[in-house]
Amino acid sequence: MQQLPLLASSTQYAQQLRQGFRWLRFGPALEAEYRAYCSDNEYRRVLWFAAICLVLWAGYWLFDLWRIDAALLDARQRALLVPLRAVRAAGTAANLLVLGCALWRCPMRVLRATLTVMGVTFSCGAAFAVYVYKLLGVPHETTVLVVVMLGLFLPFAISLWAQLLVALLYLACVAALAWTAPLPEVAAQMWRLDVELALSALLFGLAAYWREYQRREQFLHRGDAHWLAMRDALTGLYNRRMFNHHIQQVMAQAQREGQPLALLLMDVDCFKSYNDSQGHLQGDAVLQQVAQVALACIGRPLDIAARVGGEEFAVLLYGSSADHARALGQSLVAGVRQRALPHGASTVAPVVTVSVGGAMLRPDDRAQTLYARADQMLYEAKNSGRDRCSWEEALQA
Ligand SMILES: Nc1nc2c(ncn2[C@@H]2O[C@H](COP(=O)(O)OP(=O)(O)OP(=O)(O)O)[C@@H](O)[C@H]2O)c(=O)[nH]1
Repeated sequence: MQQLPLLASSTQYAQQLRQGFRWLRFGPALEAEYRAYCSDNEYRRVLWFAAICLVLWAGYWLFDLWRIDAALLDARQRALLVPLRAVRAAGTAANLLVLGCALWRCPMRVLRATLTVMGVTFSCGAAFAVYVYKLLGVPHETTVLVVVMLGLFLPFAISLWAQLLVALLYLACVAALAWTAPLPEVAAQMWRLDVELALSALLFGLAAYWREYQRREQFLHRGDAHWLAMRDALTGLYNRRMFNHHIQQVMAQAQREGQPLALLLMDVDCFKSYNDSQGHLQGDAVLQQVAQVALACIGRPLDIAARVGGEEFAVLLYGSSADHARALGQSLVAGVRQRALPHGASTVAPVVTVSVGGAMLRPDDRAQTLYARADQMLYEAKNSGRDRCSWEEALQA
C-alpha cells in the first residue's frame, strides 16, 4: 500500500535542514516566514543601534573639530576640510534617516535601504577623513576604520550579502583614495590600510556568516519542534493537544458570533483485526489514508482535522450548517470506502470502512459536552452496523 509523504521527519523545516542552506537562503515560503520572524523587535534594535551610532559619530566629529583647530593649517589645506564636512554631514543625515525610519516604523525594505546608505556614508566618510588627515599631517587613529568595518557586519536588518556589498564598496573607496593620493607616502599608507581592511572584512564576514547560519539553523529546529508539538507524527494532522486548544477557541468564537459549529468523530472499523492480520505497519498506512480523507473535507480557515486517538479522528467545521456537516459526515464514510483498502478480516465489508458520529454546538455547550454527544453518536454508528454516519439531530427526530 502506498505510504503518504506526511511523516514527522518531512516537515518543511526538517526538509530544509536536510537540503542545507549554504547560500543563506531557504525556499520562498520558509524564507518569507524567516524574515517575518527576524523582523520581530527589529525596529527597536535598529533604533538603539542608530542612536548609539549618532552619539559616537557626533563625539568623533566634535573631537575632530578640536583636533583640526589645534593643527596649524594654511588656506590651501583648509580647503580640504570642505569636502570632509560635506561627507560628515551626509553620514549624519543618513544616521538621522535610519533613526526616523526605525522610530516611525517605515516598511522593512525602506529601513534596510536607509541602513545600507548609512553603512556606505559612514565607511566611505571615515576612509575619506583618515585620508584627509594623512594629507594634512594631522595625528589620527586608523583603528577607527576597522571598527567601522566591524559595525558593517553587525546583525541589524540587512542581509549578509548587502553587508558584503557595502564592505566591498568601502574597500574600493579606500583603494580609489590610495590610487589618487598626490603624496606617495600617503598612497602607500592607504594601500596598507586597504589590505588590513580586506583581512578584517574576511574575518568579520566569516563570523557574520556563521552567526547567520546558526540563527537560520535555530529557526528551523524551533519550527520543526513547534510543528511536531502540534502535529501527529504519523498522519501530519493536528494532535489531541492542539485539537483541545483549538476547540475551546473556536467554540468561544462561534458562541460569540452566533455561528454554527459541527464536530464529527470518525473511527476505523475493526482496526484491531486489520492490525492482527496485516501487521502494524500496514495499519499505519491505513491511518495515513484515512487522515487524507479527513483532511480533504475541511476547507475554511477555522476548520481542523485532528487525530485524537489511536484510530480515532475529529473534524471540526466552523460556520457549517447541520445539513452541510451531515453531508460531509457521509462523504467521510464514502471517501474511505472509495479508497478500496482491502480488509479481509473485517466483519463489515471486504475493504476498510469507518464509522462517524456528529453533533452540532448548542448555546450552553462546553467542549466536553459537545465531544461527549459526538462520541455518543459514534457509538450509535458502531452499534447500528458500522460503515455509516450517525447524526444527533436524526436521533432527536
Ligand atoms: N497500526 C496502528 N494501530 C494502532 C495505532 N494506534 C492504535 N492502534 C490500534 O487500533 C486498534 C483499536 O482497536 P479497538 O479499539 O479494539 O477497535 P476496533 O478493532 O477498530 O473495533 P471497532 O472500533 O469497534 O470497530 C488497536 O489494535 C490498537 O493497537 C497506530 O498508531 N497504528
